[in-house]
Amino acid sequence: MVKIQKVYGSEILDSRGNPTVSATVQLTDGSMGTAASPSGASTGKFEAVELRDGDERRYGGKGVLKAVQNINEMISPALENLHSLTVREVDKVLIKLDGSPNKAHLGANATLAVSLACARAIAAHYRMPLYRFLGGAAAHELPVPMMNILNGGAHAGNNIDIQEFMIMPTGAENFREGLRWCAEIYHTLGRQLKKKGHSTAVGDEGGFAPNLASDEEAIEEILSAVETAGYSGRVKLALDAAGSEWAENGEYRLPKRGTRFSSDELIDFWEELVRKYPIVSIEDPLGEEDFPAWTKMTERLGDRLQIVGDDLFVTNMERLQKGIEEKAGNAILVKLNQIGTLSETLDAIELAKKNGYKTIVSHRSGETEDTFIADLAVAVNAGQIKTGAPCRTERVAKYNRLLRISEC
Ligand SMILES: O=C(O)[C@@H](CO)OP(=O)(O)O
Ligand SMILES: [Mg+2]
Repeated sequence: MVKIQKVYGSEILDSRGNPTVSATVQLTDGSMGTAASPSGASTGKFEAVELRDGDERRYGGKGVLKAVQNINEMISPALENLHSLTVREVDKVLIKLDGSPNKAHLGANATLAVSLACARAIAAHYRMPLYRFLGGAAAHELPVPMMNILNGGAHAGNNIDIQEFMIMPTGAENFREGLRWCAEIYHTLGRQLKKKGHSTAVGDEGGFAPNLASDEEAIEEILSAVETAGYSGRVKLALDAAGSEWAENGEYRLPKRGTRFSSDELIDFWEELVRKYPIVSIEDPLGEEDFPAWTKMTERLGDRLQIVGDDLFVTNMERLQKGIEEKAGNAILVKLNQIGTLSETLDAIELAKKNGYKTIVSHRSGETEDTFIADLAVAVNAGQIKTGAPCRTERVAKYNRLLRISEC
């Protein structure tokens, strides 16, 4: 029977030039898989722990040699003795070996890289494309892109509070067409900003980061680009407020706008924005600890708006279960490294779907060339993918993988 022969980790760079963890798994039949962990900037408080060395002499303390060492010295020997080879078995070993509630011992960056590399190696063993191995015969749906084309918040050094302004080609016939519309709108927006004398520098995920007067002006600019490109009515808007970043002493302070809102006032603000603009989805409109306000907002706007928990749910079954019970939000953002194993991610997706929550598979602002999330989105028929602008190769790699899958 085929077994794991070798697991090894290494330190590589992410798209911000910070170190991250890569793992390679080799099976006894020669099948191999490699995967890398991404890394967030606006990370939720309840995410699994990303282990960093803290040694200021290397990468300003951001090195991941400890996590790599954990792979080579602890995870590798534990997995090499495994008798049955399934991703779930592998993840069970990782979870048990870690022993903490949040992967603080081994590091979620270590466990995730190994978990995903194992999935790839096993898929290679069965000679199956990754999405087919993960999703079986049921995998059939290409996701609608939620493409970030304008950045603010923690992802950009401009004066816009909302972190991500995204376009969704909801009227497109298929993935290829939708992606083309989005890329055309992105380029139109770039030309438009340049013409008006704005900067066309980009944020971490490739969205433009101009110094506009307000979040509303950012929306107006995008809508104008959508119209010029010829897609009015067929492309909708999605926002990621990253509202946890604004939470301060039981209130919300939008630092760039210089306004303070109570939870209720912030919900009013969203209601007004949704009334004015074709916004179909808002992620983290409120803070990660403000469950009651999430429930209120879902009650008020949930029938006309996708309300997405990112920092709120952190791809964690327990937090999602709490959200389901309290009717907080109606969709979950799925980020593998928030929880640290593939199986736990699949379980969160299943729980969401069973309870009528929409799912969006997502990248992190710090990414690598790894395209695992493209396969995952198709495998679970997530319906939506959030993976940045079409001008940074680490994001484009995911779109290109989806284009190739669409041709299978
Ligand atoms: O908030 C988010 O949804 C993500 C990805 O866009 O950002 P980060 O990876 O910095 O948490
Ligand atoms: Mg988010």
